[in-house]
Amino acid sequence: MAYFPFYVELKDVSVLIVGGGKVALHKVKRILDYGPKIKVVAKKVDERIKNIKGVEWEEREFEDSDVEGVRFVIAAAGDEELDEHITSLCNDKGILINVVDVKDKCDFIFPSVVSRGKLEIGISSSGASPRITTLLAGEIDNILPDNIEEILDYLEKLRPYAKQKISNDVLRARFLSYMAELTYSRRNIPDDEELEKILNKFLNPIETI
Ligand SMILES: C[C@@]1(CC(=O)O)c2cc3[nH]c(cc4nc(cc5[nH]c(cc(n2)[C@H]1CCC(=O)O)[C@@](C)(CC(=O)O)[C@@H]5CCC(=O)O)C(CC(=O)O)=C4CCC(=O)O)c(CCC(=O)O)c3CC(=O)O
Ligand SMILES: NC(=O)C1=CN([C@@H]2O[C@H](COP(=O)(O)OP(=O)(O)OC[C@H]3O[C@@H](n4cnc5c(N)ncnc54)[C@H](O)[C@@H]3O)[C@@H](O)[C@H]2O)C=CC1
Repeated sequence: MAYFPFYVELKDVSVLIVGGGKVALHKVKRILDYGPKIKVVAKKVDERIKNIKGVEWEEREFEDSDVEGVRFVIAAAGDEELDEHITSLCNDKGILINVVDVKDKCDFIFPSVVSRGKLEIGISSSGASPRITTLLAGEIDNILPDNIEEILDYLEKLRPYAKQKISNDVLRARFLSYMAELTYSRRNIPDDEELEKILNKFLNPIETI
């Protein structure tokens, strides 16, 4: 069965990574910008991980107490016995775990991501082929409007504006949908004069015919 794509708040959330090699480094980089508190525990921690500001690390064997107070665990040591042990520990405590080399032990998996400001497109094959998800991410990136960030920032600001100007819920939803379709299809945002005209059309549909 496929995995469901929840979008998760990582800001200030404790994440433990067991293993400090190439894959651990990659996973650190993937989540770092989302603001989690990352702790890496491994017998040997890659220098590149040690040099990342804000990442806590300890060079030693994993201890069961490492998972205390942690929300997510990423097991990236590539040690089958250790994977098994951490997985059962996390399952008992209800902590979500990602075992990088055993898909069947993953409560959550990393998607390929196309990221443009507030837009986050996650693509997953549920482990069938991570390479395919990377290729698809490249294709999706190519078809996005260059100014999609600007468009989304504009539409976000329009929400409180619409709330203030249009009290009717159905009409407001129609207006916001119309503005999203307009800006996306034209690849640009209207100036204040045009916005006012459109708003008036929604508020006084009969008068403007
Ligand atoms: C289940 C999952 C668990 C998890 O890690 O969350 C998992 C598992 C495994 N990956 C393996 C190998 C590779 N992984 C990649 C790349 C990525 N792997 C990612 C995610 C995931 N990998 C999760 C499922 C994602 C999904 O399908 O939805 C991406 C999307 C996200 C990220 O990690 O950032 C990232 C692309 C990032 C981008 O788009 O930029 C490449 C390609 C490459 O490196 O170019 C290869 C080599 C080619 C190949 O094997 O296909 C192996 C075999 C290990 C071995 O054989 O030793 C396993 C183990 C297994 O299959 O059980
Ligand atoms: N999910 C994914 O995207 C991918 C997963 N993998 C898998 O990820 C695993 C890790 O790969 P790499 O980072 O390249 O390996 P690596 O050899 O560079 O790093 C392994 C790390 O785990 C630590 N470690 C090993 N046993 C330990 C133990 N018992 N206690 C504490 N620390 C321990 C080592 O000190 C080292 O820091 C491999 O099994 C590999 O097959 C590989 C490619 C992609």
